[in-house]
Amino acid sequence: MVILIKNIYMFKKYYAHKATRCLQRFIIKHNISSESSNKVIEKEKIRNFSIVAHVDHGKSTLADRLLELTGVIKPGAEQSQVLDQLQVERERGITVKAVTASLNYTYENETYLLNLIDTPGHVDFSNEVVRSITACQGVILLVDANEGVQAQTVAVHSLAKRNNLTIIPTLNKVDLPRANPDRVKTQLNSLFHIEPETVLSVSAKKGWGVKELLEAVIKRIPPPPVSSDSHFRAHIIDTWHDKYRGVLCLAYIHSGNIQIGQSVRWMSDSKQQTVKYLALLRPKEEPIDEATAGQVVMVGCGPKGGGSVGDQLVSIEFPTTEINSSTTPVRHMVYAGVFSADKSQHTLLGEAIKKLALNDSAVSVKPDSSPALGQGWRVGFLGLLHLDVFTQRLLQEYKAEAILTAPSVPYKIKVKGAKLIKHYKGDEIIITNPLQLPDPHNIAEYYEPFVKGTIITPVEYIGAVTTLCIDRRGSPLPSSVVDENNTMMQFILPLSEIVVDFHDTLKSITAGFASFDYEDYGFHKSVLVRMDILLNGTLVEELSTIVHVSRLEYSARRLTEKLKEMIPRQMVQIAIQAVVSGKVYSRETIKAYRKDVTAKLYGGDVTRRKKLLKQQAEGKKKMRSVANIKIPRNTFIDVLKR
Ligand SMILES: Nc1nc2c(ncn2[C@@H]2O[C@H](COP(=O)(O)OP(=O)(O)OP(=O)(O)O)[C@@H](O)[C@H]2O)c(=O)[nH]1
Repeated sequence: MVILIKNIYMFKKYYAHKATRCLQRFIIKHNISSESSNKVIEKEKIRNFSIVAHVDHGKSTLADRLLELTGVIKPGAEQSQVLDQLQVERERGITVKAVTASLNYTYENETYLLNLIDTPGHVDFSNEVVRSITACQGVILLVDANEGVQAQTVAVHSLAKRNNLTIIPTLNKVDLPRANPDRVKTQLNSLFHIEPETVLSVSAKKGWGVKELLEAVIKRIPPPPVSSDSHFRAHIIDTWHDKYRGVLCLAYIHSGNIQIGQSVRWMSDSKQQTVKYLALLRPKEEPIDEATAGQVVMVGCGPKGGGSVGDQLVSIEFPTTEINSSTTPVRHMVYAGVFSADKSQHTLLGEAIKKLALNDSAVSVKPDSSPALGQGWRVGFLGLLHLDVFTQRLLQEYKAEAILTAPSVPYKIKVKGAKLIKHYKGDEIIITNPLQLPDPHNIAEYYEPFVKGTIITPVEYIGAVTTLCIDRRGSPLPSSVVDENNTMMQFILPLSEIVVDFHDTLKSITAGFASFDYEDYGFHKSVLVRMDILLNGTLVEELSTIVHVSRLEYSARRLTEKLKEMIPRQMVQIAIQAVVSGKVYSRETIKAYRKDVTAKLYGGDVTRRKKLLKQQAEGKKKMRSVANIKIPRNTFIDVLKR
């Protein structure tokens, strides 16, 4: 019965989609639409641009105004931040996924196709910005006129510069009483040499200056440098999974044209496929029959179709020798083990991870296993917020609950006799799980990942920020003046020292005024050891960590104390030991205890007693058993927090 209902539902959905397409084709064929949206547009009338900025400087609000101005949504529509479509984005009020909207705008009697990409601001989603920028010729660099230039402003500005994009510097929130556009223009000039007269001012909230900004996009950003006369070639900037249509891709067309029914092939595996779906995203899908060089369109090749971010889709005739892949591999900042909360959910979680990873190209997924948690996956993320958002999306979008082990940054080692070590090839190995670390005798050199951190702070906090960074093993680089009240400081910092709580500590010591961003600074030589945790003499693999020798005693003490707080007292005494190469660096003991939850009940109703025992049994289910010791599930991840 259930299968029958499901089939009827799928059948209806499939034909509803087909009917919409037929209707739209009819409209195009008979030129019923007054807009030129479905005609193949000449490249001079195309502008591909992105909005980039520091967190909360108003990108999504500005995108709303641009959608209103181009007639996509009605002014004053109930829903705000329309392009933040994920539940996690609405709940957290942050953008985590870049979204495209193709907009039509008539300027001086000519209709332009403007492809807008709204990007996230948080550093953990910077991969989305990098990915989006590959399809753009220009960016709106948005800066809050009250807060001024912040750390991510510096990062996105240099990214735009590196990609030779036209930058439209724009001040937002000029409606705020404390907005100080002149001060921010001075900052832009001193840091980026931007001339004050080229800076536009808007209030995304009130809609002030938005029309002028849109026209500046048309005037200042060049059309895409593409040719529609050669063979078809597009590169994929996003992918997602559709229940009925398989993998759908967002593609930027570099050359030629693409049509429904056309035969194409993927550069990665030369697989030949037929284009089944083609649409503009406005941001809702609008099916089209044909698209041309310079456009950003949705392409699908049916349920068996492929596609992954960075891959290229080309026409059958396209010469293979002409392709040069431009994608730079993602450097993952943290790795964690992901396991199903319940063994029966393993397959469901596996499917969910596969589908979500298709939509979140920044994660890397490899099989993993753990004695306490069973079969799972080792997943690489760009930071802890990324990890958090990924698990929340698994639950919200795929109803898959996951347990995560303590996250760890990747390390690199050079082994002495590579051939002597089982499973390892070559003499340099990237370690994503502390348990992979070979015997210290076999290791010639250790390397740990470093980042170049940029901090913009009011001058009165320079001392506190320096102390914090030095305490985290940072080395200072020369600083720059932002204006008379603010300075830009830079430090080379070990990634392991900033990944957990650096940002929160920085905010608290600067009364929330400092902002922080970082970029990869590669692996550098270090002195590291693997620290294991033993519970009553049994190794708990999930709690092993790699630490810098200068942090050894501190980390050992902190970890054992934290575990003492987190593991509930049990019927046996528990000895917690932090051990390095057989030597114990710290020890805590949890005394034996038998909890009788019904002890406080004197007589009374039997149902009350049963209820208490049931609650206790449910609590126990959430525990993981290691050497007969019950460890609460969240211990594995929470223990790392300072
Ligand atoms: N007063 C005022 N508030 C604004 C303006 N533009 C945006 N805001 C507010 O600033 C906050 C952040 O706006 P968003 O549009 O979510 O910022 P964002 O840059 O997209 O944020 P992330 O995607 O998380 O980086 C919201 O509360 C907006 O209402 C403006 O022009 N004036």
